[in-house]
Amino acid sequence: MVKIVIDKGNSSIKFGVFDKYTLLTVDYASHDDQSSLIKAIRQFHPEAAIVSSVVAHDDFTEIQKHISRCLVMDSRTPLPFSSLYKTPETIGIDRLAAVAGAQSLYPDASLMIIDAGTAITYEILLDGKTYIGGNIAPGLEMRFKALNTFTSKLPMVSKLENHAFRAFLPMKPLLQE
Ligand SMILES: Nc1ncnc2c1ncn2[C@@H]1O[C@H](COP(=O)(O)OP(=O)(O)O)[C@@H](O)[C@H]1O
Ligand SMILES: CC(C)(COP(=O)(O)O)[C@@H](O)C(=O)NCCC(=O)O
Repeated sequence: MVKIVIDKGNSSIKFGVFDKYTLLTVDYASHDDQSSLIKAIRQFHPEAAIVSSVVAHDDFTEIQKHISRCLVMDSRTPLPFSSLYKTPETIGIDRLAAVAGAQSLYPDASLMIIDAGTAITYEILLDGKTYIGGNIAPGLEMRFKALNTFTSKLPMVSKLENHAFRAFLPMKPLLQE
């Protein structure tokens, strides 16, 4: 079955189309112009979509118009690990999606998952079983702007002409008996 996985972040929309576990295409769209997303849906005809969004009051009707089986992740979506996060209703669902993705790659490992987007988030998963929370830090562009704004001498550096990057890093167990 062909599926599309959509990540609506604060800066942009990223998506991947999968046939089972094979990635057929990956691309991104802006929030104002979602034509590349619609084009991919028309090209690959995914039967189902899963969407993670951190955009407040987001609207999924355009996606749902094309794909009737559309799961929008929220704090009630079942995940294959438990969470010790104290306020599950306020966590950015992209953070849990990143943990789920990393856990499927390294099922029993203790992991730190780093997602460098508008913000840089660090998540800790123990033994593939327990998400204990993480940390939110400013993203690269925010750091550039902050260093320029709050210092006298540092210039505003422009970002490299490249796209967003993501990293899932396996680590040795963080807590030893
Ligand atoms: N080449 C780059 N140089 C510096 N920063 C970058 C670069 N590419 C992406 N970024 C950072 O990534 C952010 C956009 O990544 P993206 O994955 O679209 O974020 P989000 O998931 O929040 O929508 C930018 O705000 C910027 O901080
Ligand atoms: C931390 C985030 C801003 C990251 O968003 P992104 O950089 O991926 O656009 C997002 O996950 C969010 O809005 N979180 C809500 C607060 C929380 O996770 O505790």
